[in-house]
Amino acid sequence: MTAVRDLTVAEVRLTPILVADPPLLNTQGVHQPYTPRLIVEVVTADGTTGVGETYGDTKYLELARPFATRLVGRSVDDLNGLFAVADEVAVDASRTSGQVDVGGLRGVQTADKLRLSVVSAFEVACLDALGKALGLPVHALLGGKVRDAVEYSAYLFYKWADHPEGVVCEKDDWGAALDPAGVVEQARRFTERYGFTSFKLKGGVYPPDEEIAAVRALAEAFPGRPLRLDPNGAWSVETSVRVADALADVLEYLEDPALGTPAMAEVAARTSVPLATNMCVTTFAEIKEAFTRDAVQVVLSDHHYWGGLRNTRELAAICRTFGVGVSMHSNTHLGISLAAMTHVASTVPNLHHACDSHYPWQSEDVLTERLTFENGSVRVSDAPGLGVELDRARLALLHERWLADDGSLHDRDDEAAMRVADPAWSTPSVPRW
Ligand SMILES: O=C([O-])C(=O)C[C@H](O)[C@@H](O)C(=O)[O-]
Ligand SMILES: [Mg+2]
Repeated sequence: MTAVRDLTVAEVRLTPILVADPPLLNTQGVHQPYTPRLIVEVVTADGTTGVGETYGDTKYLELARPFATRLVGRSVDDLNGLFAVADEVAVDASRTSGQVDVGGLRGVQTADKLRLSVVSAFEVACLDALGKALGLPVHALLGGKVRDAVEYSAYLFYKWADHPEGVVCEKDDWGAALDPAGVVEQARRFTERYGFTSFKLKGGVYPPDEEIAAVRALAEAFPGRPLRLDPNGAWSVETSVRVADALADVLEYLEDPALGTPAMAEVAARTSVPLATNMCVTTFAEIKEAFTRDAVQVVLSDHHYWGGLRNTRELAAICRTFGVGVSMHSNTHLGISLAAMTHVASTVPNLHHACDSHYPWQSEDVLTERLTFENGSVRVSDAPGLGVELDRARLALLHERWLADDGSLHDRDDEAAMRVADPAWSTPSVPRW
C-alpha cells in the first residue's frame, strides 16, 4: 500500500536576507552594496519543504507576513487558492504608485502587483514542495518541458570598479566598464565565464551617442550576435527613434526606450526595430492598450511580479495569441529564482529570445550548489521540485547581515546609493535625453 501524503502547510518560514551586489549603474543611480531578498519556506505536515524567493524590501515583507499566517492549514496543491489568500492581505495606500518609473524599474506599483510579487514566492515554494512530494520536477507540474535547456543573455552594465570608498561591501572581480572598450571587455568575460552568445546592455546611464557607440563596439567585437539596449524609459520619442535608426542593423530589440505605452506606441510606429518591455506591460490590465496600439513586440515576463510560474504561462499564451514575442526580465535574484525561471521558461513554446538574468552578478547564494551556465544556457532539472537545496548556514549568515543592518539597506534605493558618491544626485526626471 502506498503511504498517503499530507500536503497541508504546517509551517511557513520567512527569512529576509541581504546579498552582495556590485556597483551596477542604471538611469536612476547605482546598485547598493547589498540587496534585500526574501526566502520563503513552506513545510508540509509530512515534513516536505518547498522554497521560493522574491523581493525583500519592507513593502513586500509586510505583505508576506500576514500571507504566511493565512497559508498554514491550506494544502500546497491549492495553487489557485493563493490568489484568494492574497486578496485578503491589505496593502497600505502609501505603498502604491501609478508611476511606471518607480524604484526597481519594473513598472507601476499597484496593490495587486505588490500582492502578486509576494504570491509568486509562495507559489514557487508550494510547487517545489508538491514536486518533491510527488517525485516530479516543477516543469512537469506546469505541463512538461518543451526544451532541455534555457538560454540566457549576458546582462551587461556600465559599472564602477568598486563601491564608493568607505562603503562596506564585498569586492568583485569584474572591474570597471564606463565606455565602449569597458563594455566589450565585460562582454568578453561573460562569454569566457558562461558562454553567453547574446548581449543586453543596460543603458540610460550616459548620453545616447555614447551608448550607441558601446552597442556598435559590441557589434564589431561579436558580429551577428543578438544585441539589446535598455535605457529604462530614459529617452524622449525623438531620441528613441534616432537611436533605433542608428542601431537598426544590429539590434535584436530595443527595450523600453521611452516611458509608457503611448510613447512606446509612437516609437514603434516610426521604427522597424522591435520594442521590448518590462515597464509598460507589467500587469494583465496593461496588455490590452499596449497590444491594441502595437506598442510592444516582445513582453519580458518576470514571474516575481506577474504572480508566479502559472501566470507567466498565461501571459505567454496571450502573447502567442496576439503574435507578440515573449522572453524574461530579471532584477537581482538568487538561484532559487533562476531555477524557477528555468522551469517555467522550459515549458513556454513561444520563447524565442534568450532570457535576462542578473545571476552572474551575484557572488553569493543560499544554495548548497550554484546553478551553472553552459554555452549560455541552464539545463532544466528533472529532479523532484525545483531541483535545488537550501544551504542553511549560508541563509543564516545572510540573514544575520540583514539583522545587523540599521535599516538603510532594507529597501532598494539606487538613488540613495548614488548620492554617496555624488551628494547632489537625484533621480533624473524623464525623459532624461
Ligand atoms: O530590464 C530591466 O529594466 C531591469 O532589469 C531593471 C533593473 O532594475 C536593472 O535596471 C537594475 O537592476 O539596475
Ligand atoms: Mg528592462
